[in-house]
Amino acid sequence: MSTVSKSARRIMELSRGVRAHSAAATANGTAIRMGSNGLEVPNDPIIPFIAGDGTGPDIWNASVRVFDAAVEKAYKGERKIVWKKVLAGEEAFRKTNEWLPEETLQAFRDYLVGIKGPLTTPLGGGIRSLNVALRQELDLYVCHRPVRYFKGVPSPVKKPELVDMNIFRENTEDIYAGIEFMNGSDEAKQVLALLEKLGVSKKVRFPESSSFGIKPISKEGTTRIVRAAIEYAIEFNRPGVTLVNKGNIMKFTEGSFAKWGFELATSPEFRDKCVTERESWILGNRDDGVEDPVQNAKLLEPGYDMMTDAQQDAAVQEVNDVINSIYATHGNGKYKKMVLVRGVIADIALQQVLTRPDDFSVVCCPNLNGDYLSDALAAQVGGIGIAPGSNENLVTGHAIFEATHGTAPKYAGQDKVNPSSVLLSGNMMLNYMGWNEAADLILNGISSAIEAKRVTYDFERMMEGATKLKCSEFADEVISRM
Ligand SMILES: NC(=O)C1=CN([C@@H]2O[C@H](COP(=O)(O)OP(=O)(O)OC[C@H]3O[C@@H](n4cnc5c(N)ncnc54)[C@H](OP(=O)(O)O)[C@@H]3O)[C@@H](O)[C@H]2O)C=CC1
Ligand SMILES: O=C(O)CCC(=O)C(=O)O
Ligand SMILES: [Mg+2]
Repeated sequence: MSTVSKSARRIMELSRGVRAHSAAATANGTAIRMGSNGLEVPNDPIIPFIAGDGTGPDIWNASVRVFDAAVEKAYKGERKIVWKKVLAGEEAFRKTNEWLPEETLQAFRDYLVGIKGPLTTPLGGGIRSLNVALRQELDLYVCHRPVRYFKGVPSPVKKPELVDMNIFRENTEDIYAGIEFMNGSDEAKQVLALLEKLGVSKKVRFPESSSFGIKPISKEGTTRIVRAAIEYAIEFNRPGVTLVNKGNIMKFTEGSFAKWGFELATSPEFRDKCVTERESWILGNRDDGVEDPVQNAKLLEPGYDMMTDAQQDAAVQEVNDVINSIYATHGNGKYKKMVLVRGVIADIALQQVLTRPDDFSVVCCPNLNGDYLSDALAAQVGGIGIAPGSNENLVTGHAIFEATHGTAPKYAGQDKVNPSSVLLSGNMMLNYMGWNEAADLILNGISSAIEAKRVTYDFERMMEGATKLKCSEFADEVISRM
């Protein structure tokens, strides 16, 4: 048994240490638990898995061989994962007439750490997303999607090696709450009646045929994801956290996300570790010898001379507040070593992650922005075939690891697609469990196979002189190179 404290667990994504373990692996397995000192991982953890729909089974069958081989190579039989198949999606419906059986949810609740393949969500009507349901049922509020470059991976951008980002996507709120009302329904009529009562129904251009959706974003939900992002930046020495939001248009939802994020970053919890971008400008001006607050405000606001008196007063007040409250602790360049927290509006963020990727390190955003950003960023480092992720609750320890991509139905059953997204999700899972040696072996195997240009179709079609491997062959290649 090894214990992985919350903090140590994350640090171990980088550090490499051998942990003590007493009981040997057994055939039936033991549940991972959350103890008072953090996650308690036995040598024979039971890990529930969902193979998934579409290409899910191909990828899962390839990946599980790699996971087992990595654990065997790292621990020589002393540790072994006991896989527990659980059902969801099309297979579950065929066998149980339910899309997401209670037994499956209970397994993820009981065993704490799990992994899944993609599940199909019909477009327009039909069932709501099972992927989202799992996140909400287990309150897996952190969706962590690292985006990093592997040497040799084909990329549409000139300097993919500059991409090293970690997306922290809020995973339980926003339009993913699934509160929608179909046009013409009784509920839609009630929504319209409420809008009339609130005096805003005129804002609905075509009221009779409009469907409605509700976008809840809360202070608690925002604070816990921003906290996760800032803590990650601090532990892994990342330069900054960018709050990607569309607060100029959705003022009270996405705007509040940014506002609450800044409030947390400047609260006593993080005050000695963080500086906001505007604070950094004010401190920088003062470090450069600008003593006059009005002069500092003019540098802070290039349009100062065209501002109203009230706006100018507010800018000067902001300068005074920053200098008086934190110059002693953050001035004289000290702020440069702290986590820089800034807000970037979502549309320009989607351009800047391409044009100046090194300005982005930890990216924290509401649910929908995170969904868009994950796939867009993956393109820069070779595509969705190599984009892993986790869904985590940092308090209870529950976590389900899964690729960023979907079921890619046109390739289902062809043993064709790239299993790297699930392999790297497994790497994240092993790190989460503190099994870093096995996690590293997977990374080594993937890097080495890519460098040797022995890759699946998605990379082969963009690489010169590469050998195209099937999904299962790529798994063999990774195993042979671990
Ligand atoms: N977490 C989850 O379970 C998710 C589920 N979904 C669901 O999946 C279904 C299909 O979604 P769709 O929009 O087609 O998106 P997908 O991500 O499933 O596939 C889109 C394209 O991405 C590429 N791709 C996907 N997986 C791989 C892989 N492993 N290796 C290489 N390339 C890959 C393929 O590109 P190319 O054509 O260029 O070869 C594919 O056609 C939907 O029902 C959707 O709701 C979607 C996202 C996440
Ligand atoms: O649940 C789905 O079908 C899509 C989810 C998705 O795109 C994501 O989580 O990135
Ligand atoms: Mg997505």
